[in-house]
Amino acid sequence: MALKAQRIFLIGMMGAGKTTLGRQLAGRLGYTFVDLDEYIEQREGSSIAQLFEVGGQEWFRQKERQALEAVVQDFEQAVIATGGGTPCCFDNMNFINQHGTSIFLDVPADELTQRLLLTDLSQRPLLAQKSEAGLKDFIVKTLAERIAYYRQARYTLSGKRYNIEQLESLVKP
Ligand SMILES: Nc1ncnc2c1ncn2[C@@H]1O[C@H](COP(=O)(O)OP(=O)(O)O)[C@@H](O)[C@H]1O
Ligand SMILES: O=C(O)C1=C[C@@H](OP(=O)(O)O)[C@@H](O)[C@H](O)C1
Ligand SMILES: [Mg+2]
Repeated sequence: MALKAQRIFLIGMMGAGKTTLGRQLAGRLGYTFVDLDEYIEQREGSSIAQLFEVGGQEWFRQKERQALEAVVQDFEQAVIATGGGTPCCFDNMNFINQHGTSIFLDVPADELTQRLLLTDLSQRPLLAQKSEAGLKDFIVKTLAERIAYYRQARYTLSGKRYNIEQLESLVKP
């Protein structure tokens, strides 16, 4: 059954397609698109890589939580692409579920690895300078640590090749 969706939060691992599909979904629904990483970069005037370098991951997670709260204040009807670690810090997953409809983009580790290898890894500080084998190990290990959070999403879309129509059908008002 279709839902009356207001805020739609996309969650899942790095490389799952939250930013890419989130932008497309927002366009189709006529909603605002917010990428949480870009929102943080604008608020802080620094790239994600610089924020990690200057303050470390813990400090970044505080900035990320503040940005999540600000996005909820600022946008009532939006598709929000979170960062891969967002649901796993503080009570962010509860916060997300209290303020919108969450969708877990559940992509297998081997596919995530292949996609990420085609990108500039330095833009994602947790992946910077990893070899192909190191990247795969990190993705497998991190997914195992995070899956309990991701599974708290209201909906899950699993696979390598799901398309935007399948995503839209979950939330089309
Ligand atoms: N459905 C998809 N199929 C194949 N490649 C994809 C898909 N979605 C995203 N990608 C690619 O994977 C990479 C990571 O996508 P991105 O949207 O930045 O993921 P996330 O925001 O979840 O980290 C990009 O290079 C993007 O082009
Ligand atoms: O998984 C993570 O901890 C992170 C994911 C990134 O976002 P994407 O999931 O959009 O790559 C970004 O927030 C940061 O590099 C940390
Ligand atoms: Mg992203």
